[in-house]
Amino acid sequence: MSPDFTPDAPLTLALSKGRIFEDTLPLLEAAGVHVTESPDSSRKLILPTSDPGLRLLIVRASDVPTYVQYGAADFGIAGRDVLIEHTAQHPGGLYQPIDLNIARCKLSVACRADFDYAGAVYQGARLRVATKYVQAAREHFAAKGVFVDIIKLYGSMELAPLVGLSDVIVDLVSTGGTLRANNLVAVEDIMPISSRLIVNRAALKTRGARLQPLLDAFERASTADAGTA
Ligand SMILES: Nc1ncnc2c1ncn2[C@@H]1O[C@H](COP(=O)(O)OP(=O)(O)OP(=O)(O)O)[C@@H](O)[C@H]1O
Ligand SMILES: O=P(O)(O)OC[C@H]1O[C@H](OP(=O)(O)OP(=O)(O)O)[C@H](O)[C@@H]1O
Repeated sequence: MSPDFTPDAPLTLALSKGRIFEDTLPLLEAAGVHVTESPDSSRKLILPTSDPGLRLLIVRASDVPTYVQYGAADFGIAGRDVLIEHTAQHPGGLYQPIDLNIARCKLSVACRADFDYAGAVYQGARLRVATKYVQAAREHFAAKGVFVDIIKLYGSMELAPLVGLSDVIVDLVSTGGTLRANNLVAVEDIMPISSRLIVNRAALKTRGARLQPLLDAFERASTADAGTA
């Protein structure tokens, strides 16, 4: 079955459960949309909303851009981290109109407290970097002129320096609690991260009139939030 771009089909918003879902609820409320079921208590992957013309798709965070790019969802919400990795493989496929200022954290370099990161960089050592964020890490170290071997992981990056898999990790840091719990320290910030609205380009053309009021409401609500954050 191909994506349904007919003007009357319900709009479909793809997002991940957990922090992005929780942070999106107030934005939907600001647009007058209520969500009565939670993906934490329901096993449903397609959630209805109070607006019969809008439904939610619950997918893995890193799969959101794929659903939107192929038109299985009209729009979606994804972290800047996820979008950098996706765009490296699929340049130009997604329209990214709004930074929603939700799920905010930093992408950082971290290592064991006893690893001399500044010294290793100064001496031109080749660094082993464990990360899920291969593209962002590669670009960061290339810009610094540091040679790296990137080791791709899918989670629990904090373990890698503890067991000798890598010298450093590139991971998301918010409170710093996960680093502290594993005796790691952040040694360099790479970029601030927040989640963005992404829109399928065909949907924007064929269903722009229905999408635009939602995009406008999200933008107003996220700008207001950013002001109070
Ligand atoms: N500790 C954090 N604080 C704030 N935002 C975060 C934090 N960790 C991740 N994020 C942001 O939230 C997004 C979703 O994170 P989440 O943990 O739900 O998915 P994930 O486990 O990273 O992805 P996947 O399920 O695809 O492996 C991330 O892409 C990032 O932009
Ligand atoms: O600085 P902190 O507040 O401790 O947050 C950082 C942690 O948050 C993210 O993991 P997450 O909680 O999403 O777990 P997951 O990667 O296993 O999904 C990230 O990968 C770090 O491990």
